[in-house]
Amino acid sequence: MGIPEQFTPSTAAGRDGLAALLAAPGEAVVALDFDGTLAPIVADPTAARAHPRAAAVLSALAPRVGAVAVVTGRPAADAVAYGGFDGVPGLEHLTVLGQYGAERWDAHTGALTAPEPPAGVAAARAELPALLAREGAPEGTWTEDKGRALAVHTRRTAEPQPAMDRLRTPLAAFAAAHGLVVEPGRFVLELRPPGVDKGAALEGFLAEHAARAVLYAGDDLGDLAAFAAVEKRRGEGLPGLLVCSGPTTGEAPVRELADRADLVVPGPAGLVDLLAALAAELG
Ligand SMILES: O=P(O)(O)OC[C@H]1O[C@H](O[C@H]2O[C@H](CO)[C@@H](O)[C@H](O)[C@H]2O)[C@H](O)[C@@H](O)[C@@H]1O
Repeated sequence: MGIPEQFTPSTAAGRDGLAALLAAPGEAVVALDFDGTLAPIVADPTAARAHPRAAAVLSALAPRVGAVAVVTGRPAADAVAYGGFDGVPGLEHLTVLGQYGAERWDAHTGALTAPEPPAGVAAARAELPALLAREGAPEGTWTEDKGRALAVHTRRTAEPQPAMDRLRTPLAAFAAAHGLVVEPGRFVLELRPPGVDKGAALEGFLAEHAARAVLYAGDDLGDLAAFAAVEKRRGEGLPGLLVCSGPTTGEAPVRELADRADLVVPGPAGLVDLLAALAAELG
């Protein structure tokens, strides 16, 4: 049958990665970001949900490959709930690596590992509203409390980019004072503990499954660490395919991610089509 033309990677490394996945799917890892990749971007982060076909397509693909993981900045429990991943036939072995790898949920046990946040998060939580008021955070600025991280969103302000630019420097200083780092994303500045990123999370998952090929898909700056991990492992001989989920909201793509990707798909709908094509090809 063959993979449709529109999913042919633009690079030789990407074509090698795809070929390796198709040749030995049982030894391949498929790892996917959540927001912007599996779930369309929406104004209210609590209203984000996986693309309507995502769970069904994943449940068709997962039994045909070595392992599937969702690697996300979300708390693992939120990604499981918003993704509708729990109890889906075919997703019995799905893993969700949440909060950039600090948290983990495994479908086959139902176990959630979510370590206690460092003390700096509680202090930042208490002081953040005053800091935002002092720095003139515009109306619509909203803080998502993720337990071990605080994400300051500007998407719902009148001018999201200027609002984010205005808050970037003061939030960086504020984070540092509390032993945290700023993780920038799509109209969000997240204050989170250092020491974990999606690259380390992905590398650990690849080692755990003795992966012989990897596909990683993401859409945002936080996915660059995972891209770097795949690039590093490709240099060591592990074939890999890097997929960028391009924005469908009218905002500019994350240039560096698009430039480093082997394949750019049009948002979650495009990614779901790619995953469906893989599942069909693997029969
Ligand atoms: O690693 P991800 O799964 O991509 O999560 C990154 C952040 O995604 C969420 O924010 C983004 O999606 C929202 C819902 O579509 C959108 O409103 C916001 O502008 C985006 O930045 C999430 O709210 C964060 O906690 C995640 O860290």
